[in-house]
Amino acid sequence: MKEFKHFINGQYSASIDGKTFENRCPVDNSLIGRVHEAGKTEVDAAVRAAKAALKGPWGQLTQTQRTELLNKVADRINERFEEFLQAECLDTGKPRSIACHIDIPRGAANFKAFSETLANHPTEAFRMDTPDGKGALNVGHRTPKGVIAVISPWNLPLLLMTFKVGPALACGNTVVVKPSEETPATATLLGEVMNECGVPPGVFNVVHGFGPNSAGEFLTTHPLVNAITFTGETRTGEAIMKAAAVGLRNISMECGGKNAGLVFADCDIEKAVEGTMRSAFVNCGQVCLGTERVYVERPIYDKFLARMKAEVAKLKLGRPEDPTANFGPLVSLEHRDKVKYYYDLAREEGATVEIGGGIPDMGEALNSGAWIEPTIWTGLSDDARVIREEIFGPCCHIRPFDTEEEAIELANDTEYGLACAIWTENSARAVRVAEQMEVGLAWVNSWFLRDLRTAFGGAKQSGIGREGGVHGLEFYTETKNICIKL
Ligand SMILES: NC(=O)c1ccc[n+]([C@@H]2O[C@H](COP(=O)([O-])OP(=O)(O)OC[C@H]3O[C@@H](n4cnc5c(N)ncnc54)[C@H](O)[C@@H]3O)[C@@H](O)[C@H]2O)c1
Ligand SMILES: O=C/C=C/C=C(\O)C(=O)O
Repeated sequence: MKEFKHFINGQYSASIDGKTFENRCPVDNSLIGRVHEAGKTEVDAAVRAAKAALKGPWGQLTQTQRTELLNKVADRINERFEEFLQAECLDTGKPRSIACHIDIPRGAANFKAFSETLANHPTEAFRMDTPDGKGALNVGHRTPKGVIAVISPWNLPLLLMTFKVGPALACGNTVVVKPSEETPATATLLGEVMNECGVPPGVFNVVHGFGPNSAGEFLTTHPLVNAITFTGETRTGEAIMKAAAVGLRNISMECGGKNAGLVFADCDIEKAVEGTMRSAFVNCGQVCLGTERVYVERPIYDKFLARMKAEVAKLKLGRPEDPTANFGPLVSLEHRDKVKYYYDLAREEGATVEIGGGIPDMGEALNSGAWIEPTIWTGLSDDARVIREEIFGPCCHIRPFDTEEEAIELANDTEYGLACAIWTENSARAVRVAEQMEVGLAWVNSWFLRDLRTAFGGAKQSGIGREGGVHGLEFYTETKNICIKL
């Protein structure tokens, strides 16, 4: 049985009180291993190691040397691709075919992209006049922020964690990562890679545990943490913001969504069906950017719904290693309870269940796993809880609309504002609609198409701040203005 330890100051260590919790595979609920739960002592040791490392060899590296090290980390992830892939699939149950295209390659790429951005992005310089006529020169100078706490979720564990660790380290910070309690494996494995590549001890640390009264809370309330970057539920984000208020620490938050798809009658319907299928069902619907509300212009509504149902019927549920499977279980039985609650609620709220709506019979070997059917509803009212609350499962509601204005109003009628997908062949309409969407990310005729140089984040209750490209630099560095009198 595996044992997942903390990674502190370049070494794997157990919790001193011996406290552990179970890690189970959602495919069949089998026990993968035991995870050490960090108390205040372990979290304190990790944060102090990170603090000390800022002043050690890491702090002396030039930006070019840091970039070389991080490139090595990316290469080493790719060399150990199969191990990362297996670890991710065991923890999450997701199909290998998905993890090997999305999770692991992006886990590696996140260590390359941001060093390049940093190297190529200028800081500002302003020449100013002074009364003596000689002037002064103002030069922006970036320094690392210090110790960054990284709190990450379970849906794309390596991808989302490294999307923060990559830029944080590129900017010269040190990190303490608290991965989700559901998915400890790839963060733990990354410690080995850091050591193999010669990243100095204390630069990358991992502590395991839960949120409240556990590693997450101990880390975010630790006074030596200089900034906190978080991806997860909006309500958790609120708790972390309160923790960050003490000592006025900076935060970056990527939170929940209730994203809309807008399908116009002038779209390429096959593209729209393919994209909406992916956006609602890939990763068993556990993608923050995923579409849970689909609005379709009335002339193509019946056809679109029929095509979606036909495609859902073709989804193949199966084990991660089954090459024909494109649909895995949810991450845990606990999360399945939550999604199933919404499936039942949808019926109570008057939905027509077009397809799915229950727990599939997967056979004796898999029935104890966290399986759920991909589901499409119609007929819910706009104020139904199923329409307003984030479910984070493989489901969507499809509703007709008549005018562009109505579609925009319906799509924006939510407290969230992460992403949307607009399907139309009319580029003027695409831009017009995208500009009116209250979101951080608007895709046109695509979904989850990512250029790491671009801003990533949410509007409204979907987040605070932007990461990605130069936007990450704002969060991960302090810009000092050096004013030189000439
Ligand atoms: N906007 C984005 O980029 C994005 C990306 C992926 C997931 N998400 C969101 O994440 C959610 C699913 O992930 P989840 O269930 O792991 O989220 P979650 O908020 O339950 O947990 C996220 C992390 O926060 C930790 N945590 C929980 N309570 C804490 C506390 N009080 N203090 C410190 N840490 C705490 C957890 O242990 C975990 O590591 C969904 O809402 C989804 O939309 C958002
Ligand atoms: O589940 C959410 C997916 C987020 C994706 C990213 O953060 C990314 O692509 O950088």
